[in-house]
Amino acid sequence: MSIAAQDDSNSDRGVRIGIAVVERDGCILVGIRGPDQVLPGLHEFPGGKCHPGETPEDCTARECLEETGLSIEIVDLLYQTSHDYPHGRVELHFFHCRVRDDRGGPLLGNFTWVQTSQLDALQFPEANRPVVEKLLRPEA
Ligand SMILES: Nc1nc2c([nH]c(=O)n2[C@@H]2O[C@H](COP(=O)(O)OP(=O)(O)OP(=O)(O)O)[C@@H](O)[C@H]2O)c(=O)[nH]1
Repeated sequence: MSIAAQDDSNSDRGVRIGIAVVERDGCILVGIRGPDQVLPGLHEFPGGKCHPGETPEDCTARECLEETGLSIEIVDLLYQTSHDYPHGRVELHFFHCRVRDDRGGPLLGNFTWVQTSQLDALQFPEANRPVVEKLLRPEA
């Protein structure tokens, strides 16, 4: 059975999370985690916990729309890992995404477009490191 078809949104690999790495014109969509969230103040890609029965892909598109107002489509799986944070274990699915319907309106929340080459200067959660590396050095 594929990971996407499983229905255990909280397995021993951790709480399943879908994350959107949305790329447009050499930029990536980035926000800052709020004071009431875990890992407050760190930068983040849009994303969140999968609902029961929801695939990581569907979760990623839903969370991105809810958090940023942008409708996206999944391009491919960029990176997948389980990570132990002090707040618990998460199974992270990072998807490379593109904008589906760019109406050019304002983004919701504190999300902005950041040049891919500038990602290194931002502070992301620990588990994002390999993803940022891949974005900075796609040929490696
Ligand atoms: N959204 C997001 N979460 C990330 C990233 N990297 C990373 O390790 N995470 C982790 O993935 C988990 C996502 O949880 P969340 O709290 O944002 O999810 P949510 O919005 O569904 O939760 P909530 O509605 O309960 O606040 C957290 O443990 C967070 O630390 C990232 O780039 N974006």
